Amino acid sequence: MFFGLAEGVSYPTIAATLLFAYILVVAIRRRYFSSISDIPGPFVASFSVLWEIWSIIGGHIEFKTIALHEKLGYFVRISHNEVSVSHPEGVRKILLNPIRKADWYKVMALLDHRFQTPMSEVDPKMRVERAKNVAAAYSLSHIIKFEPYVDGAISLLSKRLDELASVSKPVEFDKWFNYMAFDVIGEVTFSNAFGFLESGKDLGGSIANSRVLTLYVTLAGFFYSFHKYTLGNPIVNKLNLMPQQHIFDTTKRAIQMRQKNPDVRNDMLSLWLQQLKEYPDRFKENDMYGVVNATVGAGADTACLKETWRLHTPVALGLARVVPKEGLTIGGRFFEPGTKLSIHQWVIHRSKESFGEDANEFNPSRWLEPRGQAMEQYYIPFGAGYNSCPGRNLARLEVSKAASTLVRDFDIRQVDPKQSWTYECHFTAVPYGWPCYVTRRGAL
Ligand code: HEM
Repeated sequence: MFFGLAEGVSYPTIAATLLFAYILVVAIRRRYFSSISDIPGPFVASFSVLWEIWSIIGGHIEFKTIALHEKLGYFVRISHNEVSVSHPEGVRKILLNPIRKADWYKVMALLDHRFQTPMSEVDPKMRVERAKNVAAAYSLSHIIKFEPYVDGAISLLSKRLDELASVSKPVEFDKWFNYMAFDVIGEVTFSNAFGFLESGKDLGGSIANSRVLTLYVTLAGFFYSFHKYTLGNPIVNKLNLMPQQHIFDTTKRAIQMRQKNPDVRNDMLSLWLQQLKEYPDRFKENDMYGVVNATVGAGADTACLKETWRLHTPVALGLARVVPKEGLTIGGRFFEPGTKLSIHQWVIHRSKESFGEDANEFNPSRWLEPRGQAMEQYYIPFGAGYNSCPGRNLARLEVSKAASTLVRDFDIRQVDPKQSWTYECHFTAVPYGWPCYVTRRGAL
C-alpha cells in the first residue's frame, strides 16, 4: 500500500518537525529525568550548554557563577550534565582526587589531536605519564637558573617605562606585562627573548590574536567532536586555517631561530630534545611541539601576588572532572558516574565560609593572621592535584620580582582615577584598557 503526502506538507516540513520533536524529547529528558534534575540553576542550563557558552562569550562567567552560588547554595547546575560545586569538600574530592578530567580538556591538543599534551590528556594515569616527560624543565631547581634572564627582562621593562614617563605617555600595563611574560618564556624555553620588550610592539599581532584564539578554543572544548573534524583537523591546520594561530607561528619561528643560535643554554627545549632522543617510544616530536605551544600560551598569561591571585584569579573557567564509576559523595549529596563536577576557582576563593566575611575584600594581612593557615587548603590559583599548573615556579619568580621592582622604583597613578579595573574572563582573566602614568621614584 502506498501513502502519499497530504496536500501542503513537504519533506522539509516533515524533517523540521521530526528534528524539533527530537530536540524537545532530549531537552525534556535532560531537564526532568536526569540524575541532577533536582539541582537548581538557570533554566536554559537544565537542558543545554547554552548558559555556559553565553556566559563565556559575555566575558564574566566568574561573577555569574559566584552570584548563582550565593543564591542557590553549594551545588549549581550550569549545564545539562555539569554541576558547579562550592562545598568546602569540593577541592579535596574533585581536584585532589585522581579522577578523569572532562572532555573539554581534549581541545588543548593544539593545533590538532596530533599534538597531545598533559593538559589535553583526560585520563589521570596517562596524564601523569605524559607529564613525566617534561616535568624536569618546570622544576624549581631548573627554573631558578633563569633568574638573571628574568632580571634582564624586568630591567628592560623599567627602561621602557622610563621612556614613556619622560614623554608623559600613559602606560598600558596589560600590554607591557604581556610583552615581559612572552620574553621571559622565550628566554626560558628557547634561550632567546621574542623581542616584544625590545621593540615595544605586539610582534606579528601574537598577543591581540591570542585573545581570539583563547575564546575560540574555550568554546570549541564544549563541542570537541565537532572541532576535531573541522578546524581541529590536521588538513585544515596544514592550510593554516585555524583562527588566529599567530601565536603558533611565532613559536615555530622561535624554534627555527634557536636551531641557528650557537649560544643556546640548558633551556626547557634542550631538556625536551634530550627526552626525545632518550625515549623516542614515549615522547615524540609532536608531543614536544604540543608542550612548547602549551608552555608559551600559558606562560605568556602571567599577572600578579598571593592575595591578588585569590581575589583576581587568573583562570576563570571551572576546572571540570568526571565522577568515576563508583560515584562520588560531596557534602552528603551522591553524584552518579559520568556527571561532570567543576570547581570554579573564583567561587572557591570568594567563599565567606572559607575566607571569612571579608572574602570579597583585598586584605593581604589575612595570610599573616592565625586563620591564614586554614585558608591554604582552599587557595588554588594554580589548580590542585595531578593536573595542577607546572609553570607555578616560573610564575611566582617572575611576578614577585617584577611587581616588587616596579612598586619600589615607580609611582603609578591612573589616567582616570575614577575608572574601575577592566578585564574580561573567557578562559583566563585578561585585563585591558586601564592606562596609568608612571614616574620614577625620586625623579624631579
Ligand atoms: C599566575 C600565573 C599562572 C597561573 C595562576 C596558572 C594557573 C594554571 C591553572 C589553574 C592550570 C590548570 C589546572 C587544571 O586544569 O586543573 C594551569 C595549567 C597549566 N599551566 Fe599555568 N598558570 C600560571 C602560569 C604559568 C606559566 C608561567 C607556565 C609556563 C611556564 C604555565 C604552564 C601551564 C601548563 C603547561 C599547564 C597545563 C597543565 C597540565 O600539564 O595539564 N602556567 N595553570
